[in-house]
Amino acid sequence: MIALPCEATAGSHLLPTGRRSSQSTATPETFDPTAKFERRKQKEKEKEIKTVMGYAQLVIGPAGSGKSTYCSSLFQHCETTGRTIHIVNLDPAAENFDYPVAIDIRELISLDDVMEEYGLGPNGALMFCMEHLEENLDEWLSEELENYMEDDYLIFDCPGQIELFSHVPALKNFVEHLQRKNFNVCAVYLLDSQFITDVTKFISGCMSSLSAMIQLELPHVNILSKMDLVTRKRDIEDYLTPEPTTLLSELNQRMGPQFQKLNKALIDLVDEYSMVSFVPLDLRKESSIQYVLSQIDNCIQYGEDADVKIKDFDEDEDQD
Ligand SMILES: Nc1nc2c(ncn2[C@@H]2O[C@H](COP(=O)(O)OP(=O)(O)OP(=O)(O)O)[C@@H](O)[C@H]2O)c(=O)[nH]1
Repeated sequence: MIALPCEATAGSHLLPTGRRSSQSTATPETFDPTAKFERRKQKEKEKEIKTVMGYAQLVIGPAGSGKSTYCSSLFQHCETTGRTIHIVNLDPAAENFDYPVAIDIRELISLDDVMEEYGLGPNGALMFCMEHLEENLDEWLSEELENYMEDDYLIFDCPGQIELFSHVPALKNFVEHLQRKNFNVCAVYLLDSQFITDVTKFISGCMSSLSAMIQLELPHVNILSKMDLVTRKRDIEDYLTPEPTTLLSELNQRMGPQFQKLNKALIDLVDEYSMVSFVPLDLRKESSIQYVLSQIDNCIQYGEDADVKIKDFDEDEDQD
């Protein structure tokens, strides 16, 4: 999708009524055609829409939340629907992939090499690798991205270390680099539905997602993964789009009276950032994957101009 700058309409100077500006009844003190033309040009410049080079999902979330499985299922879904996506591995510790890897950070740096060379543990080595990536954005990443063309859609499968999307700047700088290359990027935050067993865990999940939202400053979609493992759907439904007042009363019931003010502040925060919204994802159902994808596409304005061909899936065909 390429948005072209508005066509310049210099010379016509039409007033809202359709009269030429020379016919204006404005007094000589107030009417200055040159200034008006300049103002108009300035406005058109401001309205000029940036040319979009590509689209990207940054798949983040705690370790084991299902990021790689999501990427692989998305790849299969897109293959079935005749849509092309490219998956990028950003985890230097990853070993096996269920999807074809389009770009692989391990070609730049390998976790094992760093651990061996610098005597670091897995976590320290991972941070080292991400900082190395950050230092090589112009060299390595830019070169890799040259293989992709306008309108290409990239999915970045990220490592699960929580510090990467809370305070370590490597991922933030990575995202800014993508944006400089004119990628429309959306953060896709996965939270394991198995983790949400009560309101305190739900709030803790929201806080972790919120810190990613604040750190990355991206359009953000929250996904509740592994819905196939949820046996009592009703328990989890309460957390998909819950009422802030219900959450607060549940929190107050579970915690001592000294926490009431804190509980109120937390719920207000979650509510203010519109965080109380998770899209459930059941990978057994094509309709569920398609719905999640459409939510993300909407966030990054993918397909607004393009004629995307997506097969219709009948919900009845999906297993329950
Ligand atoms: N039943 C079920 N299991 C899942 C689903 N998604 C992931 N898993 C399992 O959860 C485990 C972790 O999944 P991954 O996709 O490796 O999670 P990840 O977030 O990429 O993990 P890290 O790379 O460690 O950050 C694996 O054993 C998956 O098979 C799902 O939707 N349903």
